Amino acid sequence: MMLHFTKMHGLGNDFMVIDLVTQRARLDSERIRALADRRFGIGFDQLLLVEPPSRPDMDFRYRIFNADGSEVENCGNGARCFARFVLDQKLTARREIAVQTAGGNLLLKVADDGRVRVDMGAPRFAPDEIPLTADAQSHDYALDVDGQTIHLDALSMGNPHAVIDVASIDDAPVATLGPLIEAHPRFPKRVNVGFMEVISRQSVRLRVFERGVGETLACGTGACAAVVSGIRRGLLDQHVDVALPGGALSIEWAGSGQSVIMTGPAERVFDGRVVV
Ligand SMILES: N[C@H](CCC[C@H](N)C(=O)O)C(=O)O
Repeated sequence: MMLHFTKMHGLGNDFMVIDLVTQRARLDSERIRALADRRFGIGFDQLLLVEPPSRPDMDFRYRIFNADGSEVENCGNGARCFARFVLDQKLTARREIAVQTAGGNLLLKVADDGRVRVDMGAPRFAPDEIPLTADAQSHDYALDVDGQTIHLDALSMGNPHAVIDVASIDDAPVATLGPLIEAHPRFPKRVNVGFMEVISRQSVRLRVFERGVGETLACGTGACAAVVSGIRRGLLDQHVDVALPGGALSIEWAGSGQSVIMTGPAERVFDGRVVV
């Protein structure tokens, strides 16, 4: 069958977005992996499937699949592109959109300048909620990685994140340490791995080795996780600018139990049709 799709990105973290409100299709993980291949397929970091909600108080549900075909709980850059998409496709006229994801419900606000503000919900720190195998909750976990001890923070933004402080992201061991921590046995659902360089109390630089993808140009939930980690360790103030390789995000967190607020752009690249 033929499916219409839109290619989008949030700071270079790129998505294939499919409207399954007006189209019907089933995509298995093998097909998703093939579509994600940048040589033989469309190419994307994540696939976003837009569906009707399963609750009356929600406007939509959207499901997120990594390039390796794994379904994930949350996707920050994807949330902003989802909001742009449903407005562009006239699936809604609302500029304040409530959406269900596997990791929790999000509230999205589309501003006149096209930037999208996302209430990403509250971070979770309990090891069993990340999930992470640990004797007690901490913000400094010591992992044995190939015989070396790596210290990192870990938390959930609906999806699992590890945060490692580095002196400079330019020579951070993203390609070597990223995959070792992503697949570390103490993260039973694997993990997204952020490498954070603190510039000031209001500014950080960040690179992310994403679970099921590899290093991406930006990671919205990764930016949220890094800022939350920095704030709870006393390194950062409540409102932080995060510079990622693909561009900058604004992240705010007022502390324990509060939602993380992420604001940034969402860009449409092209529309297409694909045989599935
Ligand atoms: N790029 C996404 C994160 C996807 C996370 C995914 N790699 C996972 O397995 O959790 C973002 O902007 O938040």
